[in-house]
Amino acid sequence: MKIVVGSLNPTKIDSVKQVFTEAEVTGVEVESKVAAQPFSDEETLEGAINRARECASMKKESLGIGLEGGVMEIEDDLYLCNWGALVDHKENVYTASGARIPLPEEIKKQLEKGKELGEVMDDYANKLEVSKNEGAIGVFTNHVIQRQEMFSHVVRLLQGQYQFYQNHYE
Ligand SMILES: O=P(O)(O)OP(=O)(O)OP(=O)(O)OC[C@H]1O[C@@H](n2cnc3c(O)ncnc32)[C@H](O)[C@@H]1O
Ligand SMILES: [Mg+2]
Repeated sequence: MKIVVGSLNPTKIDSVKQVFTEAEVTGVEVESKVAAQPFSDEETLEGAINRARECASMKKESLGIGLEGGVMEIEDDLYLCNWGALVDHKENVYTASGARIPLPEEIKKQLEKGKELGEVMDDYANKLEVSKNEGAIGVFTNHVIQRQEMFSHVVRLLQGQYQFYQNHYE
């Protein structure tokens, strides 16, 4: 099985490799066609689907996977939200979301000024490329859950649904 992942971010590509262990997995840069910093579940999901669709259309018979990170508001709190989409060669679309945690007020304020979370997190943690490593979820869970593990869970939810519908409807 061949899988194209719509990102060059190693946390995303590795999360797919970790789940689809038998597959040939490659990452390509594609457009999410949403804002660099999505601000709702709807926008984040749309970005994931756009990435997956483009990937699926690139190589015949391969699966496309899109993983998109964003934030969304509940009451006055801003939560991390992540969405994944898998598109097969028949253009069936499977979707799943990841675990979410609230972000501290100071992070929320920076995002409301129009900054991207990746950049804000690097400043906050005084590190380079947090988004390609533990992620905001890693920082704010004391590294108990890292970005790759969170994405792996999303990818397992996609894999399981894909298998279920293959077995029952194909
Ligand atoms: O190259 P791509 O695939 O675009 O990977 P990315 O790291 O930019 O990730 P997203 O576009 O999916 O995420 C949108 C923005 O939110 C940031 N982001 C999302 N989740 C994050 C996390 O857990 N930790 C740090 N930054 C995160 C990310 O760096 C972007 O600025
Ligand atoms: Mg991005």
